[in-house]
Amino acid sequence: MPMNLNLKRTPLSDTIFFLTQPIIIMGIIHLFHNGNTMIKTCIAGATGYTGAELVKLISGHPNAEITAVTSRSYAGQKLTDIFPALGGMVDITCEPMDMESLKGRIDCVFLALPHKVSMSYAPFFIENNIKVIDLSADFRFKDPKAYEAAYQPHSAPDLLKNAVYGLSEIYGDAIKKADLVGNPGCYPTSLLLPLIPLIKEGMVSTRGIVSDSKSGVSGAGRALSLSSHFCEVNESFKPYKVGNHRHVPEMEEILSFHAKEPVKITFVPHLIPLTRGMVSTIYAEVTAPTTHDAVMNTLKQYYGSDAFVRLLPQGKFPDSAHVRGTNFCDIGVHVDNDSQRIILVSAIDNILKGAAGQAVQNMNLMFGMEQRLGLELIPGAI
Ligand SMILES: NC(=O)C1=CN([C@@H]2O[C@H](COP(=O)(O)OP(=O)(O)OC[C@H]3O[C@@H](n4cnc5c(N)ncnc54)[C@H](OP(=O)(O)O)[C@@H]3O)[C@@H](O)[C@H]2O)C=CC1
Ligand SMILES: CC(=O)N[C@@H](CCC(=O)OP(=O)(O)O)C(=O)O
Repeated sequence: MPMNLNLKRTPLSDTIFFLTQPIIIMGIIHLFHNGNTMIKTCIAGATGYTGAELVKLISGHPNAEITAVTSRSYAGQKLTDIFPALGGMVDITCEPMDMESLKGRIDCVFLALPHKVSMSYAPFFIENNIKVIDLSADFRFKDPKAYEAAYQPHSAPDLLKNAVYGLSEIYGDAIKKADLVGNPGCYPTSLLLPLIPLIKEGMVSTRGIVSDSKSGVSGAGRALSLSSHFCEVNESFKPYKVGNHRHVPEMEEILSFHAKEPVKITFVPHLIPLTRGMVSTIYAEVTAPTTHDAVMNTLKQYYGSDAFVRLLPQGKFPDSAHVRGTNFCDIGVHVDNDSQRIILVSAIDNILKGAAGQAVQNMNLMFGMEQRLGLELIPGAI
């Protein structure tokens, strides 16, 4: 027998229905987008600096979880034995990298591995519908010859065509559709974010760009080496790889995609006695006299309120300490029409916006989530 609920429609009930319906629909959409589905991730190379940072970020992410962490040297050991700082955040044991055993268990893999190693794993994951975010340089280039000139022969060059360069604020739309993202190098992130809008809008010349960049020592990774030995870097400040750094072809390829002619840059990296942090001071020639406001307005058009780019007011310049432990890139600008140059200064945390933070931002985009998820409050740095 049908139930008679005796619900009478009144003008008030109609108004309530009218007002609450969109809220209910929005709630359902929100649930589908950000709701209960947890993305299952594997962090390959979790015993390195960027891998450990990924562990922290994913362990605090509302919509992603760590299903596996891999290591060659520490397989079978608890991650908290290697990084006691992760105690209370994760309880997981390192596995050797056995790709077959990861099949069906994960939706996404972060390859926080050295160059050359990532390219040997990525094809398997792509073939098995597992999204790949590679932190090495192996999938950053479109032109395999440019990669091979700077690194080594490529074993999966066919994947380069569909790989998307993971500079989140610039390539967000393509990243949303990508299965394979080549996360940018830390120096390239610090140069490309301030430069791309100005190159694209023709405000600076494609010739004569100079970047004087400084990096903390964690940029060299956790593996032992003489050049990152405490006594070699403490109380020391020096340029290195002048004229032959492997990030130059990466930056020139990306900048040239946004210009009418190939872009050439002069780039001098320096090592500074900081654990983490990176500052780039970039000098670019103006194509026509301009103002601070005009440059800032151009940058604002590219970096909306959801971006992790903070544009500083006139007269203020970034400081590595202000971005430490965050996913922000701070940018300050000075226009010097006497010398016809724009000076751009950017600062990032090399392990976060320069690597693991941007990788999580890319995961968010690839899985249709809000790009800031899990990145607003970042647990303390190593
Ligand atoms: N540090 C930084 O600021 C940035 C780093 N990157 C890039 O991110 C990637 C990771 O960097 P980072 O975390 O600093 O490096 P680390 O040297 O700190 O860590 C590398 C990780 O890879 C594992 N590994 C090393 N060799 C191999 C191998 N042959 N096969 C499998 N695993 C291996 C290591 O540990 P185990 O021996 O336990 O397996 C470790 O877990 C690199 O490609 C780097 O260029 C990008 C931007 C910034
Ligand atoms: C201090 C230091 O050694 N830094 C590294 C760059 C680290 C980085 O971002 O780059 P990749 O991801 O391309 O390795 C270097 O100069 O090679």
